Amino acid sequence: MALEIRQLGPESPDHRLPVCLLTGFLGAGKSSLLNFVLRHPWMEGTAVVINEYGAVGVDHHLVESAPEDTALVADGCICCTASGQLADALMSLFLRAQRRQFTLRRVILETTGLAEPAPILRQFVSHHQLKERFVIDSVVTLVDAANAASTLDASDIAVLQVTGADRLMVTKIDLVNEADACRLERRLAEMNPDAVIERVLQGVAPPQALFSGVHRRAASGADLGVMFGNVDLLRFTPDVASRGPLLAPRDRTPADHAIQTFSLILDEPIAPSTFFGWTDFLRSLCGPTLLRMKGLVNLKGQTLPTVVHGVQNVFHPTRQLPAWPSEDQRTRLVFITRGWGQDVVGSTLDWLQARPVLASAGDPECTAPR
Ligand SMILES: Nc1nc2c(ncn2[C@@H]2O[C@H](COP(=O)(O)OP(=O)(O)OP(=O)(O)O)[C@@H](O)[C@H]2O)c(=O)[nH]1
Repeated sequence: MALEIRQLGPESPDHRLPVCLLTGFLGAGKSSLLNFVLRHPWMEGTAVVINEYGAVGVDHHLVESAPEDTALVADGCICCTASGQLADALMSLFLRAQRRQFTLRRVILETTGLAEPAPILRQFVSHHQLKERFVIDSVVTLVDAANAASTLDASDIAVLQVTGADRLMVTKIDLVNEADACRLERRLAEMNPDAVIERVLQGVAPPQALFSGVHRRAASGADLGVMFGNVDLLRFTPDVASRGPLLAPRDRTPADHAIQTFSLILDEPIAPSTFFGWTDFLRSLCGPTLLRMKGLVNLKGQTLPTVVHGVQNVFHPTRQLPAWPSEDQRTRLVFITRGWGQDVVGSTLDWLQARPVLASAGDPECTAPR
């Protein structure tokens, strides 16, 4: 059987596979970190489970170096609506490894940015098949230095992600000054004095940092009780009504108070000037309530997909993928917003598309990825 056995002590061989729960609020840098660590030889035998919302999800396309043994749980959040799918995904990985289809040494479980750790941890101690075969080794939470102050003030989930972590990785330090970085680290240390706190730039971290090598104290102990006490902070509401084929409503949508998630699909390529004008407009209109926008864009005049990432007030530089990940070459954008929804997205885009195009798609100023 191609499963690695963990030796905890001379009398207690532990056959369970270690799991790193990789979490962090929307856009904190989880996929960037995964992309980096998965290239390391030490990660051989590491399976990845990626959780994302809805059928139009794009995360799995953005983790470029994901191993073949990547499972996608794409129809809800594994801390709530898709919890059954997590067990299915892990058991399927386990059984494939048992059939010697690949070597399985450990698992990284990348959550959605709105996942709360405790309900996921609980599945590892309550699901009888999971608890026999897998054990949480560490909870690693990424904290986006550029947005953390507002995020921690506004979101209970972000707070729970910090307080539930064994290791806090502060990302995007390059976007803040040293005084703000230190202030954030002090705040994190007050919130979670037991956690290791470190800085990570552009996802560059040693892969070993994700696995402690010892089973998580909280996974079997009373600490979970404290964390489970917060589960009721989450509330789930149905998505708002669809405004037609332009916007694909999600079947089941987690909500942190007024949080909404939805996808935008554009069948036709969009002029760069229209697209970037529109994202600038949305950013100035919605600011930090545009919690997350990400996806693949088919820009007029370009053959390759452009990857866009917006996180609250910060729009990161775009980049191109070396190829379209599938035959579907439509623009697919995932939005997570607070206090407004797809009507704003639809009406602002309609308005911009109705305006005369100011510069042609062939204009290098317009077509160059930003
Ligand atoms: N400047 C800067 N940008 C970063 C850093 N780490 C990640 N990013 C950028 O932040 C954006 C979001 O990063 P992702 O890795 O997709 O974040 P994520 O946590 O996986 O996002 P969700 O899964 O949507 O919650 C991307 O444009 C990254 O290139 C960093 O250390 N510095």
